[in-house]
Amino acid sequence: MSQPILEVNHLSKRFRGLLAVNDLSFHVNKGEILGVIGPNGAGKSTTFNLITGVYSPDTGEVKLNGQNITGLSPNEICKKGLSRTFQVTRPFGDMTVLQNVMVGAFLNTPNPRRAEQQALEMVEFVGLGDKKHAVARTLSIIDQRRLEFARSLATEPALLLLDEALAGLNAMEVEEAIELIWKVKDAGVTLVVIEHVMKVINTISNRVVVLNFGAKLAEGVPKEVMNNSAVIEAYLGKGFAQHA
Ligand SMILES: Nc1ncnc2c1ncn2[C@@H]1O[C@H](COP(=O)(O)OP(=O)(O)OP(=O)(O)O)[C@@H](O)[C@H]1O
Repeated sequence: MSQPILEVNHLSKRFRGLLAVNDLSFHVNKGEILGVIGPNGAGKSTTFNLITGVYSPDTGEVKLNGQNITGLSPNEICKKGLSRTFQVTRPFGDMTVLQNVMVGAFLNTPNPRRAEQQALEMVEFVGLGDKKHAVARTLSIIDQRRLEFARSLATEPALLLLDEALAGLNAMEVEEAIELIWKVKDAGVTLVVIEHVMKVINTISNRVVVLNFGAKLAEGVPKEVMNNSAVIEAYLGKGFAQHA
């Protein structure tokens, strides 16, 4: 088997008394979509923040293509090919769609013309071509999500982490966003997806990792994981049935 694109080994992070991530290990294979699920407060976003250099872990290491990236800054990690979107989108509201995406492109090139060309390609790729000169804060929620994708993709990631990229979308928009995720995957990008809607996880993930109280509760193909009694118990009373 080829080397995983991402390896997370024995990662832990404590916030004062709270162990938010607890001796967590998992890997991501090249070309797959890995779903990460778990009840509220399970440690999903903290795990993303540890992987992307926003936080330093107390213990453990993160390897990208076999290279230890633990402790590097978010910028350095992004330059190595690992990008992410945020749970709450953070566009530069007064800038245009194209200018926002150029911010991502500038990470890889200091050349404005090259950055603009790359940003234009990404804006088209996500379906915002006709809105490239729109001011970001005027976009609908689905278009803000598209913009967030374009901005991340402009950094040319090999691995993209999506933190609840579908939150706040209606059923039709969720379908559109899933189409976009497939398209990103088909373009050769590996994805790790935090998502609360089980139907989405079932549809798009090759494998799923379940977190609970910061630790790994289960791992496997979606069907197996959804039928795992420990997983069902972790979700009981937290709306699992209504999402499933
Ligand atoms: N910067 C921080 N300082 C203190 N506690 C934090 C911090 N970030 C997260 N936590 C706590 O760590 C735990 C894990 O939070 P995290 O946001 O990683 O969970 P999550 O699984 O992403 O939750 P959700 O699904 O609600 O987004 C929570 O109890 C949270 O309150």
